[in-house]
Amino acid sequence: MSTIPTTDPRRAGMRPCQSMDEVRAEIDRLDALLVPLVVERLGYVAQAAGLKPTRDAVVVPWRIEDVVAKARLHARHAQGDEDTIERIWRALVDISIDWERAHFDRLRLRGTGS
Ligand SMILES: C=C(O[C@@H]1C=C(C(=O)O)C=C[C@H]1O)C(=O)O
Repeated sequence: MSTIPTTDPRRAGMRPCQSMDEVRAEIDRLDALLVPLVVERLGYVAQAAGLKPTRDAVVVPWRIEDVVAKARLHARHAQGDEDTIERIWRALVDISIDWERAHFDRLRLRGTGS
């Protein structure tokens, strides 16, 4: 079996590290880039809550599969592990659905939704 793709330090853009301090500095650097993107994604999910007609409409199974399939494709292009990316994205979508439901309920309680 060849090297697991996402741990291969020869992969383009990845720095081979000699210490845990270096590894953690790289992880911190990436988290600083990732968190604002996740915050932005959650902002669009919150907008979805205002556009859906019913609470049942928050969960859209075909769209979940579409999002996961696209995440797998991005992982393939980045030479990453598709199964691991799928697990992360399913967790992200699950949490996003909870977030959207909370926004849906808040909007309707305030009486500003439809
Ligand atoms: C944002 C949506 O609402 C939900 C959240 C999704 C997501 O986080 O990508 C996908 C499907 C929906 O169940 C949507 O319907 O597109």
